[in-house]
Amino acid sequence: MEEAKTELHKITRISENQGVPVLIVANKQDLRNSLSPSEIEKLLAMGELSSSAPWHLQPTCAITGDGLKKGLEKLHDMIIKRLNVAAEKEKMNINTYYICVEEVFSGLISTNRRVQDGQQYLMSKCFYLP
Ligand SMILES: Nc1nc2c(ncn2[C@@H]2O[C@H](COP(=O)(O)OP(=O)(O)OP(=O)(O)O)[C@@H](O)[C@H]2O)c(=O)[nH]1
Repeated sequence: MEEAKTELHKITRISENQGVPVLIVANKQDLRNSLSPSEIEKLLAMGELSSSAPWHLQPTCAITGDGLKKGLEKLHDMIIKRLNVAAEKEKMNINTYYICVEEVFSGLISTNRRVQDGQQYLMSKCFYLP
């Protein structure tokens, strides 16, 4: 478990893995001596994972198939949520840009609006256009 914990935390810290959903499958839950999901959560220090890494710990029994579908559904949900967040961010950028451009051309630049550096630069250039 110590090795699994080290690897898990190492993987989720890599920059390109930021925000990538993690599904932990706690298999063999039908066996009397198997670790419970809460024990696994504690031993893997799941609570210490970066807040940007969504995770789900799914108890399963591969013999009966219990929990397998639910685990995959949870993984699917996390992936969709991540895609929606990315799409929302993109939409916000486009909206902010649109507001800036509109204000530039109406001559109403509000300095207290939060704009991104690139857009700020674009605004300063656009403002002096004839
Ligand atoms: N009781 C029970 N046995 C399982 C379960 N999943 C797998 N096994 C059995 O565990 C044995 C090893 O399973 P595998 O997953 O193929 O092998 P492995 O991952 O190399 O080995 P393990 O570290 O033992 O999981 C096989 O006999 C499986 O039938 C389960 O959920 N419950």
